Parts: sequence; C-alpha cells; structure tokens
Amino acid sequence: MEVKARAPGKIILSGEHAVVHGSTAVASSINLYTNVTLSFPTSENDGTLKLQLKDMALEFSWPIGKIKEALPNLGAPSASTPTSCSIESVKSISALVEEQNIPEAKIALASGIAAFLWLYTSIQGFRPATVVVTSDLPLGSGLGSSAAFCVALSAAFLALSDSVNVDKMHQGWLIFGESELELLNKWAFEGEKIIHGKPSGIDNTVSTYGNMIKFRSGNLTRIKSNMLLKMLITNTRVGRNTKALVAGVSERTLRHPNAMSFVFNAVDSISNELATIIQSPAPDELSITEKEAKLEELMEMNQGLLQCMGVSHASIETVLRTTLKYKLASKLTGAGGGGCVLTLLPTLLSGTVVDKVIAELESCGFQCLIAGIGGNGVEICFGGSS
Ligand SMILES: Nc1ncnc2c1ncn2[C@@H]1O[C@H](COP(=O)(O)OP(=O)(O)O)[C@@H](O)[C@H]1O
Ligand SMILES: C[C@@](O)(CCOP(=O)(O)O)CC(=O)O
Ligand SMILES: [Mg+2]
Repeated sequence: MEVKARAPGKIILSGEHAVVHGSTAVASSINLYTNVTLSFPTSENDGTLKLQLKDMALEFSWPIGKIKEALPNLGAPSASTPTSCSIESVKSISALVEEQNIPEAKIALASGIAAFLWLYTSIQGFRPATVVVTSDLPLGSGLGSSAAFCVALSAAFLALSDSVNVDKMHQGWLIFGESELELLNKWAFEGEKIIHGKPSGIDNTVSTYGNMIKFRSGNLTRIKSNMLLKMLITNTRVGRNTKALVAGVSERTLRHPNAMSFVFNAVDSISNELATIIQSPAPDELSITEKEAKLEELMEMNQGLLQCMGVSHASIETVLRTTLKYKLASKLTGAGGGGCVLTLLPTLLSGTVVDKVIAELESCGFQCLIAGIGGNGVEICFGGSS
C-alpha cells in the first residue's frame, strides 16, 4: 500500500511574529509544495523505518526495535488524539536523531527529523515503512517549509491509519473531509512545535486549508480575495531559523512589554485593514490602483513594525532599497532575519520594469520568483497514479 501527500508553502501578507502574540495575520498558500510518499514493505521482515530526503540525497533509517526501546511509553498509536511530545520523549527522539550522524552543514534538519519521528510513531506506531520526501520550497527561508513538511507527513500517515475514513480506491488527488483536515492540522501543529518552539499555527493551517486565511489566536477565517494579487518573492539566501527569531521577539517583549503591546496592536489593525481591502467587491468605489496603493502602504507600515521587533536584516534592507528605486513596496515574509521578501507588483506595472527590478535584485546575489498565490491546501493520492 502506498500513499502520496503534497502540502503547499505559504506567504504571510501581514502579521508574522505579532500573530504569535495574539494579533491577526493574513496568509496565502503558494504553488510550491512538499511531497511525501509513504509505503509499507510487503514483508514485515525488513524491520526498519526509513526516511529519504531525496533533494539532499540523504537517507536515515532506524531498526523498529531501537525506536520501541527509546520510546517505551508510547504504547499503541493514538492517531485520533494529537498529543504534544513530552520533554522525556524529546530527549529520546534527539538521541535517535543524533545517532544518524547528520552532516554538520545540514544540522538544521535535526529538528525536522525529530518531528518526523514523533508524528510517525504517534500515528502509525512501530510499523516498518519507507517515507520519501521532496520539496519545491527553499528550507528556512520564510515560505513555510517546516509547516508544509509537517502537514504532508501528517496527511500521509493519517491516510493509511485506521482512524481516518477516506476512499482508498479514489483515483487521482483527493482532499480530506473537514474533520480529517482538522485532525491532521492538529498533528502538524505538534510537529511545528518541535521545529519552531512556539508556533502560532498559521503556517500549518494555511498549508492544510489552502487559499487565503485570516488567523488570530488559533482561529482561522477563510478569505475570498477579490483582487488579483501578484507578488515578487525575493530570497535573500541568508539562512536563518524561525525558532531563534521567534524566541528573540519574545525576549524583547519581556524587556519592553508596554511598547511591544502597542506594536502588536498596530499590526493587528494593519492585518484587518489589509483583509478588508483584499475582500472588498471588485467593482468598488476604490479602483484597483487605489486598492493596490493602500496595500503598499500597509506593507510598508508592517515592515516598519517588523524592524521594531528586531527581525529585519541587512539583506532585507537591500531588497527594500532596491525595489523602492522602482517605487515598489516590499516587506519581509515569514520569520525574517534573512529569508524571503515580498514585493507587490501592481496590475499596471510594465513587464520591462519587472524585468529590470528582477535583474537588479539578482545582480545582488538574490533569487527571484513569482509564485502563484492561493490554490488548494493539502491533498493525497493512493496507489501509483498522480
Ligand atoms: N523537506 C524537508 N525535509 C526535512 N526537514 C525539513 C523539510 N522542510 C522543512 N524541514 C525542517 O524545517 C526547518 C526549517 O523551518 P523554519 O526554520 O521554520 O523555516 P521555514 O519554515 O520558513 O522554511 C528545516 O531546518 C528542517 O528542520
Ligand atoms: C514568525 C512566524 O509568524 C512565521 C514563521 O514562518 P516561517 O517558519 O519563517 O515560514 C511564526 C509563527 O507564526 O509561528
Ligand atoms: Mg517554519
């Protein structure tokens, strides 16, 4: 038996970091995916759990007996009740990951591999299997690779568990029902906790449900965009990790609680205003150009507040300065500290200007892409077809 799952990455249009502290944020899925294939060996003699990260040509494997020994308290799999990884289990899983001797240059993968082990053993128990992962997403760049990874893993593991009711004879890609989506989103959040420390849940939620969402304190509101949004995504290629940046903002908040609460409130207003503009009916009193000008201003304001939180970076400032030369507004997306920057490309902007700004950004060593915004969330596919 084999199942494939694919889960999209995301951009945050407004509200990253502040969303961890209870503010509203707006995010959209993008058409870049993480793909997971789960297969069980035909004979159980093999006795190992294998994880292949195909893009990096890495393979990890654990004898099932060793996993059982390390996690004796896990007992029977509890696929229908998402549970947090206890401190004790984190330690045991870290030891299982360490034994794999991950190359030093790839050590950031350790938390992802730990999340994999937790999700697999919690949902599938101690069953030998092979899990193959590929991804279109750059890792650690603000496009939600960690969430897409956890969502795709949870989807594949649940699809072949007894706790989920799904038509295994379905041909082609399939979207889970509402209750299954809710369950897998909760599991993915548990995986994100292992990678991020204190995630808000926005990334796994938008990867699960797709399209555009407004998110606040764990609650999602689906948004129907009435604008054709075109965003240039510039990857500064400066590596960073979300866990450290989120922790840095929390520390600043502890040092300056009063000032930071005003910053978070301002972000909340910006996100709500942005969502209202995006959703307002197309033949509106505001022309498309006026709507885009308002979005640009809100993006600039959000970027200023992200600087206040201490999550900008010299490379991000270079992108901002470069796009401003062409009168284009930009903001960082995701955790910042490097990673990706969004630039709104207004409808009436000529192709020549777009080409020029991309050429200038690429001459600085950055990588530009224009991803499709919106689209389905996680999907699964049984058997060999796709
Ligand atoms: N395809 C993948 N395979 C293995 N681990 C992954 C994969 N995608 C993400 N991860 C894990 O997520 C981490 C990146 O997450 P994070 O710092 O939150 O950045 P982002 O989510 O913006 O890409 C990686 O270092 C790795 O541990
Ligand atoms: C900074 C934050 O708002 C988004 C992080 O996104 P990413 O991991 O950088 O793609 C954290 C969160 O909401 O969990
Ligand atoms: Mg992440």
